[in-house]
Amino acid sequence: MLIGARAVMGSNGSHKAIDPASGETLEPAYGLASEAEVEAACALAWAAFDTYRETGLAERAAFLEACADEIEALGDALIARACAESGLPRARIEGGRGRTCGQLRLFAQVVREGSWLGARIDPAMPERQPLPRADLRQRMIALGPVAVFGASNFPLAFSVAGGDTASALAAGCPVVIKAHNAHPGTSELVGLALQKAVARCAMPEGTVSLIFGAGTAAGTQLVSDARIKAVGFTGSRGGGTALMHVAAARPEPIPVYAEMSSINPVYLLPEALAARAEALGKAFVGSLTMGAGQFCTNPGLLLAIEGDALERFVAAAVAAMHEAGASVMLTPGIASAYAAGVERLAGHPQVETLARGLAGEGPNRCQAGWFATDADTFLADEALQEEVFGAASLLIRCRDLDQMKALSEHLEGQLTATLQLDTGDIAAVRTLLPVLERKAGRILANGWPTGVEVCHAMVHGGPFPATSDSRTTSVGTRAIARFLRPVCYQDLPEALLPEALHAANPLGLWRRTDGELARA
Ligand SMILES: NC(=O)c1ccc[n+]([C@@H]2O[C@H](COP(=O)([O-])OP(=O)(O)OC[C@H]3O[C@@H](n4cnc5c(N)ncnc54)[C@H](O)[C@@H]3O)[C@@H](O)[C@H]2O)c1
Ligand SMILES: O=CCCC(=O)C(=O)O
Repeated sequence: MLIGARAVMGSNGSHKAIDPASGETLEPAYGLASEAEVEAACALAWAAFDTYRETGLAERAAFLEACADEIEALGDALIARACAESGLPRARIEGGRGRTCGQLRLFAQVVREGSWLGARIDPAMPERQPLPRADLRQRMIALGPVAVFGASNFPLAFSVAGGDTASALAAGCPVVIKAHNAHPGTSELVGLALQKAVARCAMPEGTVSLIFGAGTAAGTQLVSDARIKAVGFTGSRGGGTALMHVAAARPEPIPVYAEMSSINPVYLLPEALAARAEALGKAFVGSLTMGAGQFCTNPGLLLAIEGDALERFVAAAVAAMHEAGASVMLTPGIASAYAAGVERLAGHPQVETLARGLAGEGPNRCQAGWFATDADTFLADEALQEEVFGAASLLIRCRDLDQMKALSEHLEGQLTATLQLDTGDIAAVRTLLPVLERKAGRILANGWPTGVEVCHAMVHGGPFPATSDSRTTSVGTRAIARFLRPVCYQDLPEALLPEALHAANPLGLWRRTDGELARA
């Protein structure tokens, strides 16, 4: 583990990674955190907080860029270890490294630009009648140390130096990262890169710590620690909601930004289906089976109106499914949860198995599964909304547009809603759109939900259970706002004000002065 500047062998037992492709155990053993070790990481993060949160914009941006540089400097050792621990192909891991470093550099730009500080100035109005107005100035400050839980399915871009870490560090929050046990070696390498960047940029020691933990104890202790002020999490609904409860039960409750569970409905609208049923069928299977379906954006639910065009779509997708290879899943636990989920669907008396992919050879293979039912069955059985993490999807045959809309009202919160539409479908979509806006964080047309762009306009979020807090996003630059809060300074002399609020605007920020936005 990396506790501040130290490398520590955890003293609470040990853990080894498994290569899911072969089922073999990988060396070395990683020591797991004792209570005292979790406590030490939190103490260092707290000690770092007041210094780190006041680092200059250029200085903090350079630190984020140094994190990216150090990750790249790990070279092939990182790629090889991440492939071995995750079973993901090299191209996917290399892409993940690019996304991770690009994300850190994007947040560096955001930090430098400074509008995230949200500077507002309402100058004093001593002559105002009937009452004078005080001088009021506002800026955003960092919330405090953040507990980050690395995700299993993106061992780089949603893990140790992933979006939660990048956005928390950008906001000025030290991080204590709980590594995912699926990829301890990858976590260690990336953690070492961050530790080097901390030293190279002379950031306070506790800016980054990385712990390993067995089961739920270390994560629970971390979220319970009074010095932790927010949580970033990507994983299961059970894990995310458990941490929400831990955070809410603290004497001082804290926000949990958990990204958990989504089945990402895809609407096959009639005109689009009639025009390109075969192409859509093939493309659907491509999106479903990519990366063994281990994406939170995986298209786990299709909605369409019964008819010939739908049957053409089904025939094309079934043909593609029969050729879909069985990719390696991330962990034996995820593979067995997938197999159980597929079995549940296949054994449901009102669910038809439309197609299975190739079975594959070797351990932890994901045999894709596609199932169908009617809208009445789906409406009557909540369990059919449960995410089956992996390449499984359920087609709902609807009688008409009204039933499609009723079914949409019934859906839980989602990360995405996808519309396959043509011009002739616009009127129908107009009636669906208000429902989808209430249900999902991202609505997309004529694409597939997998593949999330890291940019300014992205929303990777949505109402529960997609996330624990629909007001924000875990991907894209808006994610920084999760770890900030406003402070107002009333009548403080300039000598005590932060530079962002000085009269001369020394940081050159866009500021809202008396309601007017200007760089003045
Ligand atoms: N929707 C998604 O994006 C997504 C991503 C990964 C996994 N999953 C789902 O999660 C299942 C298990 O996968 P996983 O291991 O990645 O996720 P997980 O939620 O089990 O674990 C994620 C992290 O949270 C910690 N954790 C989990 N429960 C906890 C608790 N009660 N208290 C404290 N810490 C806790 C774990 O130790 C781990 O570090 C998968 O089969 C899949 O269903 C979903
Ligand atoms: O698994 C969650 C993230 C999905 C994602 O970022 C993507 O589809 O690119």
